[in-house]
Amino acid sequence: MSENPDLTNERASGTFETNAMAAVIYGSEKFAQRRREITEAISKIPEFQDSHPLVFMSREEKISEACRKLAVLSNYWNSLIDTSDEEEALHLYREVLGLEGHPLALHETMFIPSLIAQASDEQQEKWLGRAQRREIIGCYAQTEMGHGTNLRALETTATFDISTREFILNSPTITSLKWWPGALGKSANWSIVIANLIIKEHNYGPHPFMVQLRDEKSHEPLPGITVGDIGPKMAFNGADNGFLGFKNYRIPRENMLMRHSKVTSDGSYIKPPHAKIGYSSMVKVRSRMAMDQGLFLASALVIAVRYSAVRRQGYLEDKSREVKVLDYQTQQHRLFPSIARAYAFIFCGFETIRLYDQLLIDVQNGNTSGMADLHALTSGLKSVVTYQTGEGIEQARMACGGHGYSMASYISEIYGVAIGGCTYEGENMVMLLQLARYLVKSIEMIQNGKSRELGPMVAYLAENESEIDLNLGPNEYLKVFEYAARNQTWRATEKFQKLRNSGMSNEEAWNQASVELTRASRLHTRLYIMSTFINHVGSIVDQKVKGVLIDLLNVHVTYEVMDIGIYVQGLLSSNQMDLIRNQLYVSLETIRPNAVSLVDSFQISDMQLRSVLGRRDGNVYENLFKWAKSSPLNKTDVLPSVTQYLKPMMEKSKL
Ligand SMILES: CC/C=C\C/C=C\C/C=C\C/C=C\C/C=C\C/C=C\CCCCC(=O)SCCNC(=O)CCNC(=O)[C@H](O)C(C)(C)COP(=O)(O)OP(=O)(O)OC[C@H]1O[C@@H](n2cnc3c(N)ncnc32)[C@H](O)[C@@H]1OP(=O)(O)O
Ligand SMILES: Cc1cc2nc3c(=O)[nH]c(=O)nc-3n(C[C@H](O)[C@H](O)[C@H](O)COP(=O)(O)OP(=O)(O)OC[C@H]3O[C@@H](n4cnc5c(N)ncnc54)[C@H](O)[C@@H]3O)c2cc1C
Repeated sequence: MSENPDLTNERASGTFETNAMAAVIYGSEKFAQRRREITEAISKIPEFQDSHPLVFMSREEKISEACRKLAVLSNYWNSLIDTSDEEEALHLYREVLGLEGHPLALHETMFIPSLIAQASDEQQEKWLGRAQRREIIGCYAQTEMGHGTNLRALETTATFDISTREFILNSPTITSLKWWPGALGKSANWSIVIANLIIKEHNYGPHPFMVQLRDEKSHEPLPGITVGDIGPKMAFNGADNGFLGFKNYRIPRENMLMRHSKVTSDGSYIKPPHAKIGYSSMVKVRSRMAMDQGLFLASALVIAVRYSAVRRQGYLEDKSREVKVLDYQTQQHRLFPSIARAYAFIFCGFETIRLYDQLLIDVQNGNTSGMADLHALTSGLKSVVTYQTGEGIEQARMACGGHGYSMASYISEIYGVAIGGCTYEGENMVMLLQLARYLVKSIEMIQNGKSRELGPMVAYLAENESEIDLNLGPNEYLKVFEYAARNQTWRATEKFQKLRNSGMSNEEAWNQASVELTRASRLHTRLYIMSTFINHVGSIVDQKVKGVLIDLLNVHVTYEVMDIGIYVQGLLSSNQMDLIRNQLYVSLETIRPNAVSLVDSFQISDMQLRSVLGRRDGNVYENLFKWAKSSPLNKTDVLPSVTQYLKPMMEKSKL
């Protein structure tokens, strides 16, 4: 069937090449091209297609379907991608497995990275190759039923037995059961387990251990291990998140990951070079989250924008034909600022992934000085992008009206997966408060006359801006944001200090200032996102692409400043706010002809999108009908439930 002419016209009105934009989104022409080649190659392999729509499958069927595809994937892995390239691997996974989770997700995202960052050279020699070849499947078991956030309160113990030179693992209480780890339930046979290291009755706190859970031949749990699936979740139902308990389960001393902390055979403990070095796998995932969430948001927007260009409802001036709903200003206001955010998040993602890779090298060379900065940055960024992504996806769903609520749109699945990110890798409020600690310390440095020692990301806290040139360009908007973040950070810090100075304990003062502190963290992070977006656009060479991205940046900066209006009341007059509001409306109109091309540029395939509404060809209605007809409920005209219950009830009512 040919393309819906409404989409053809939209594509014709675009002022730039989508391949050129994809090269900017994905960091290079080479990688954008590789993505297309991988997608093309996969589309020719019938075994990678869903056996039937995932949304009609039970959880067991989803997991089985994911495993089937993983097995097929293992036959093609080396021929489809450069296996040393993480981004190619991730693209391949996304295309084939989609976003509902699968039994290798944690193996790739946390198990292997933990071995790389935490295992000694000898340990890597023993396990890393096996893991990379997928001879073993691993997971990352840290969270317990009773504690996820407060790692210092984890209860699982690994007690060193000097006589046998083994660690004895135990789960002393019901709340100490490991709870949540992806792939633990049914798939993984090994795990990195985070447990309290105990030597001669001294607790050295949580440390990582490499633990075999299941027999490598029979896949049965090993004696001393209780393991299973935790049941259905809001989303991620292609993954078997699990529980795990230990009863006097022994592992050799060599199974504690000993790149940084060490226990010698006589039971001596050697401290790591930085107390939080064992948290590096979490920082690794957090540093990826801006990119991953940007792509979740992008997926929802591809669906909503394409659908809005083929959905016609109501009239503007021309009463002879209904308009595309994308022409309504309210629809544009709902969707276009999110397009800008998706671009901004992806640009930030590239930056934080690069920063993590550099930090990993530095730490391996003994330099841990960058850890605090990256921890603070990624803590704030993961919190802001997950929250705003959730908001943007939900708006995209509503922008699709009734059909958005159907699983045919697939938006609810994207939403469920994306907002998991508000919780996993550190609950958002908790992570905002981690960044707040860093911001408060920065203010204290200024108060102590050490402004010159501030890092580049917080140097603005020491500046003083009270007037803004009304000839607003992106850099002036940045100044507005700096003003808001600086004011809020000072206000929150001063509130905390005042409470503390009034005699309150440090902890209670912190608690009573914490809402204000999280607000400071959000503003600081949004400032970072904006400045990364501005810098990125400044570096683009292709003039047509740059022109459209400047338009998109204008949507971003005006929308973001309007959104934080309450924090800039002391800086901007109501006339200035009106001016910005009008600039936003103008920028929505400016971006309108490029809306479809901007979402096409994400180059997310139909196979990955799984959305009837978001199809590239725009043939929504005929496929919606086809999709509904494929519902298992439509296999027969009369359901047994009707015969068994409703018919007798109706008959009885007739009497
Ligand atoms: C090749 C690859 C190919 C393919 C990949 C394949 C498939 C993937 C497919 C798709 C991917 C797509 C998308 C992703 C989708 C899905 C991913 C699926 C699931 C996600 C998995 C989620 C896994 C988890 O959730 S694991 C568990 C995570 N848990 C947490 O995050 C716990 C949160 N809590 C903490 O981190 C800590 O407890 C705390 C930081 C909050 C507090 O710690 P602690 O009490 O020890 O410290 P404090 O007293 O608060 O602070 C003391 C000082 O320490 C500083 N600090 C803390 N942390 C760090 C750190 N990390 N680095 C540096 N410094 C740190 C803190 O700042 C304090 O400093 P100060 O100076 O004293 O103020
Ligand atoms: C989809 C998914 C996948 C996961 N995968 C894994 C995995 O593979 N491996 C793994 O180990 N874990 C995994 N987890 C667990 C996850 O990391 C934790 O659930 C997460 O870190 C939050 O911890 P919690 O559940 O203890 O929340 P809680 O800390 O109990 O949060 C409850 C509330 O308390 C608040 N709160 C808690 N502490 C504070 C504080 N100090 N200050 C202010 N407010 C506070 C929070 O903000 C929140 O509002 C996964 C979770 C999900 C949802």
